[in-house]
Amino acid sequence: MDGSMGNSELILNPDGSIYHLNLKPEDIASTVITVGDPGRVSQVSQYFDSIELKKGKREFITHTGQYKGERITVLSTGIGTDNIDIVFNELDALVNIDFQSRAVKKEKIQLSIIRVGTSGAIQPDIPVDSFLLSKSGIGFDGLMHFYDSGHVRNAKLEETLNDYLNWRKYNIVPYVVDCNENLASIFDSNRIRYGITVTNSGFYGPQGRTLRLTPKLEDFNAVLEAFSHDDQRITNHEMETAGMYGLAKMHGHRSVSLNVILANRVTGEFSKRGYKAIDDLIRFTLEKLVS
Ligand SMILES: O=P(O)(O)O[C@H]1O[C@H](CO)[C@@H](O)[C@H]1O
Ligand SMILES: O=c1cc[nH]c(=O)[nH]1
Repeated sequence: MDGSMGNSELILNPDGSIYHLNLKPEDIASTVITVGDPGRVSQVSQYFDSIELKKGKREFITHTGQYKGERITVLSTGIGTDNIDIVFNELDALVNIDFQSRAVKKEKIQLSIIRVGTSGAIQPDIPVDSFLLSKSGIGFDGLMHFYDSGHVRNAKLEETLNDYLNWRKYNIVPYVVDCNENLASIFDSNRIRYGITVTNSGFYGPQGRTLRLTPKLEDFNAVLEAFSHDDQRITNHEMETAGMYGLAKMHGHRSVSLNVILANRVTGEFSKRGYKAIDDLIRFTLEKLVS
């Protein structure tokens, strides 16, 4: 065995780019901002001083450029940890697999990956339009169970939470992964709130929303709201963070998730100035990356 990966394992397009992201190794910076919404990519890159690359395929739109002397890539992931699995594996392949020999490189490159996303709060005192940094991500989605991931997970918080929820009987076994503290420290500011974020496998039932279907788990948000561990509480719902933290840590990359709170699920409020609030978080993030 020479360690080279087969054509159905490491899938390259005819032009040599990676399968879903449609990118070549030289196309990405070591600082990557991820956003869920493909439309948010140009909302970020409009602030770049110059843009060297615009590429895309499906929901994965990428712009790379310069912001105040720093080369930055902004990339849309679409919604959900199924997409995060694709994006993080392919980003890592772009820097740590040699596409010619199809073997893992000896010298590894570490990426810094920052999510700029939107989210719903489950604590009444977290107002809409505020910024929240996820100290930990709780995955209700199952992605980490497909990887040998025990070494990157927060076993204590995971065990306390699973005992508290007692949802194993529904085959829901949440996993927990923490952010990269070094990367998180860049964003220290009195504008930032901190919390534990739940990453869900859907927007409606899996976040306790009822339109026409009745959720199976009673008092879903109230149960999560009441949980605490080491003076930390569960603060918000979204759909990517826990998967990002797990895949980043397993690959040796740094990752942190920043979110604007658009909904408050306790007060029933939804932001009336969502675009502006996201824009504020984008500008805050870019400034912190260069300061
Ligand atoms: O605004 P983005 O970054 O997509 O994030 C949130 O919005 C989507 C749901 O509306 C999910 O992806 C959730 O995580
Ligand atoms: O409530 C919300 C708001 C944004 N994104 C989510 O996943 N949930």
